[in-house]
Amino acid sequence: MLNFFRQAWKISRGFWQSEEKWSARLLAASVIALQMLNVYVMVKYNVWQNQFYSTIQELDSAKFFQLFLYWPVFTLIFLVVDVNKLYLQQMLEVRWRTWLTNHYLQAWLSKRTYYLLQILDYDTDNPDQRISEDVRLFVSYVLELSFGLFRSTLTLASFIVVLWNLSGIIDLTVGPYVLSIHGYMVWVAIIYAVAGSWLTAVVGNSLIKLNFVQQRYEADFRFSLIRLRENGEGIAFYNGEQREQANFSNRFQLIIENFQALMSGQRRLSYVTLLHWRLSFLLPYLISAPRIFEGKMQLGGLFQTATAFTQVEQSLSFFIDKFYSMNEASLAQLQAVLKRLSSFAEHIDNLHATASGNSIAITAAPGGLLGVACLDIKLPTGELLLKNLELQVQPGDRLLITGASGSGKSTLMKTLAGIWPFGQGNIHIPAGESMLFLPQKPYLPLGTLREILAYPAAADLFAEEKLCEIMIMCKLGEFIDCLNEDGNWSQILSLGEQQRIAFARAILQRPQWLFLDEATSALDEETEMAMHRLLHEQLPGATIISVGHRSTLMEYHHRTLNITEAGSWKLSA
Ligand SMILES: Nc1ncnc2c1ncn2[C@@H]1O[C@H](COP(=O)(O)OP(=O)(O)OP(=O)(O)O)[C@@H](O)[C@H]1O
Repeated sequence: MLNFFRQAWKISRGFWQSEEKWSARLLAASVIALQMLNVYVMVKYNVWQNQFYSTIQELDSAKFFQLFLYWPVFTLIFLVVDVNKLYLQQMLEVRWRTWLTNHYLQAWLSKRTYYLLQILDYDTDNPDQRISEDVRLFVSYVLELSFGLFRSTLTLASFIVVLWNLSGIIDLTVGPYVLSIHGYMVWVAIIYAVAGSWLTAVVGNSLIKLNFVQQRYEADFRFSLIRLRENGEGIAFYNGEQREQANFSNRFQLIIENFQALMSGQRRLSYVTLLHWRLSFLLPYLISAPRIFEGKMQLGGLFQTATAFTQVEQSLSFFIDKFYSMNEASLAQLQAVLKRLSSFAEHIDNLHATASGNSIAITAAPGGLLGVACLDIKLPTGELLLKNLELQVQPGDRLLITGASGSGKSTLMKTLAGIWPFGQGNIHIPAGESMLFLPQKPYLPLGTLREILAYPAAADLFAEEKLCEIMIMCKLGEFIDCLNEDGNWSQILSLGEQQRIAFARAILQRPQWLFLDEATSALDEETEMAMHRLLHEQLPGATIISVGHRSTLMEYHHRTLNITEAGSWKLSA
């Protein structure tokens, strides 16, 4: 339990100590103040009930109508307090959620965590669900439970006093002894609630784990559906529908089996909670009966007792209901959400620890050179991919990296780009110079073709004439009319066209250093040559490092770095 609070505080701390802390504290204080007002008015209302119902027993119509006038006042206060309490709580919820979502988005995007999660195969942990769903649930559950806990404790404290005073003393005869019990109704309420709580804990215990697993199965199923959408073409070519269907069925089956276990658990739990709830209607009248028949209590007292008993029992039951309920904010739900958020944060910490356990030092140095010294590149498993690489690239140089498939050419490019952390050694990059990396499959963001061409810069940074001119150079002239059209361009454009978009981007951005990782693999030889010629003409001073298989590429490069088997390499002019 201590661990639970520690974890919850670890996630919450940031917001409550952030720049938003004063508005957050003010909102929380306002909600608490309204809750206190609500309980205070409830106690007053409870006393009023006694007087009001007693007028009926006494057949005192004048007093009845006089007391009746209080009713709209009470109703109005309850209405205003409850509605605004909810509104302020939701205001706090929105602020907290915004802050926490931004916090997780930053953690996901910073230090290329999103990419490391992918290459270290942590992507099955569904970071998207953590950020969109779990953050929302966490904030709403914590607020609902903590404000609920405060309200219940206050209600309990207030109405225990009321109920104690209404109970008086009851004498129990046990054999020859007479036992005088003070505040017996309070004891009945406590025993009743504690028994319910204990039974609920026993019966509902298994639901916590089942709930956690259920969320994960749902997310995994959703993830597999998204993969079908994203890889529709590949699957269609393979006629892979049956295999996909089998995969979906398996994942969905897990959801259903777990849900059936949840249903059985929930059914057992519902018997307990519903019986507990039903009994609570009758119980206060039953326990008041001795005092009524002894003539020590009137009709008003009976109603007042029933309300006070219900308040005591309900606020005690808050701890029960909020423990295992599956359908609303409950400790069980919160525990499951907390576990997922904490394990996400742990994964991020772990992978940063794994990444920083490696020590490829990248430093920006003056002199305009790219230098690689004593560089070992490894796989995440620690297996060596490239051994002791020594390399110097001068400004204006054109270096071609070759080697068999799987030898590590792309991984070397990723290492130079600073996104592959596994290995040791030193890389000096030229200080203050612009670098651009073009992968084999360019990333096309959602949006218009103009936005795609300008990416990652803003679309309005480049004039339309300039964009059109470069599109024509890159043999993309036929798409000029679609420049402002929104579309799923990564599905519409062929891979070759997408690669030419990447060349257009390079010419627009005019980097001093350009890295091409099989960036022309989908082009025919003639177009490939045309693209390299274009780079020569448009970026004459740029240094170019390319990865490629075709020997014709040699024409546009001065030197070759060949990666041979078992991590060795050879540099030739
Ligand atoms: N995230 C990863 N986890 C484990 N192994 C990886 C990972 N990424 C790459 N590898 C392995 O590293 C090796 C080198 O991959 P890389 O993509 O650099 O090869 P390449 O020379 O560019 O190949 P190709 O010419 O086929 O594109 C491959 O054996 C690949 O399986």
